[in-house]
Amino acid sequence: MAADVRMQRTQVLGVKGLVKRYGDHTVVDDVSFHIGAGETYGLLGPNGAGKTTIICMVSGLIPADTGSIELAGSAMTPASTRLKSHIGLVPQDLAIYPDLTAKENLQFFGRLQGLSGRDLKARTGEVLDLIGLADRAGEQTKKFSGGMKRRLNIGIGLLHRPTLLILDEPTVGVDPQSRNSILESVEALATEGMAVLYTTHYMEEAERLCDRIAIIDEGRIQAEGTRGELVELTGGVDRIDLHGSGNTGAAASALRRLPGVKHVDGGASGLTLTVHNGPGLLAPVVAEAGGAGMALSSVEIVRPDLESVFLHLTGKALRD
Ligand SMILES: Nc1ncnc2c1ncn2[C@@H]1O[C@H](COP(=O)(O)OP(=O)(O)OP(=O)(O)O)[C@@H](O)[C@H]1O
Repeated sequence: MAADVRMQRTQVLGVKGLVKRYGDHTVVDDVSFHIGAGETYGLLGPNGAGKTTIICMVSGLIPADTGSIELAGSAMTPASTRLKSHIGLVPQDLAIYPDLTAKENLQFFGRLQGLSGRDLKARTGEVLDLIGLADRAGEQTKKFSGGMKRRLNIGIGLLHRPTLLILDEPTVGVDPQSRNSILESVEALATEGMAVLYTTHYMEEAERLCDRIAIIDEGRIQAEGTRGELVELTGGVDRIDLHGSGNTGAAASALRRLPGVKHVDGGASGLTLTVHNGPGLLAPVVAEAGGAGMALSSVEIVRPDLESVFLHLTGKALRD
């Protein structure tokens, strides 16, 4: 089904064989991906993986050493001035005026982007709704929280109705509540049919927002796909943690014979099982452990996530 959805989307961005070197350091190494209209695509990787460098090349801010970038059907290079109007770039650093209100900031940047009159007024209102700041539109932004400033920064990138919105780690350094409102704003963009390129080193954000995700490390895409496809790379196995006391040795032996159980480890406070289809096996596992004399105090299914995928592919934790 995912493949069918992908085929129906019009391609907005196509990146092929992108390479960037600084001296003898290859910072971006043969990177290829594409994004369709209405799709949110994530670049997930640790600091220094090369995400910002990819964004800078895609936006035409720096040239690629080799490779090609096609945006809305045309080749993108630093000289493609008109083509750049298809992009809304939201950098990590804030670019808003503290003494102006949220609305005034949007109007100022809207004029710079060529909007005027009724169109500017209407678009300012739409964007304020989209970023959830309509009720604070008349306040000077110096009174805003970090998260509200970030949302306004995103709004500025959206004003000229870009075909592709690029967000570079938009939640770094904001508190959890503000982070959630930023993520809600990004989710709302899908309803605008915009293609979104989203970089992050937070796997929860990639999982929540992105239709497809590229796992990137040391300048290379290590794997790409939907969350489900990426998780399959780990072998698609779940973990069941059984906590309790009693005859754990007999329970371990019985569970090893249960079809679908790949591995059983014994610990001080219980057993850890590696299984196919954790939710499906839960009931027989509990019955078998109880029948063998183990007194269970709690049971937990741990499903693989993108952190497990990153570890599987690179041998490192995402937040090392
Ligand atoms: N102009 C430059 N000259 C030399 N090295 C650079 C330059 N720009 C980036 N790099 C190096 O390229 C690598 C990738 O940096 P990049 O900023 O693209 O990573 P990132 O994944 O965006 O991480 P971060 O979130 O920390 O910015 C890093 O090792 C960085 O030091």
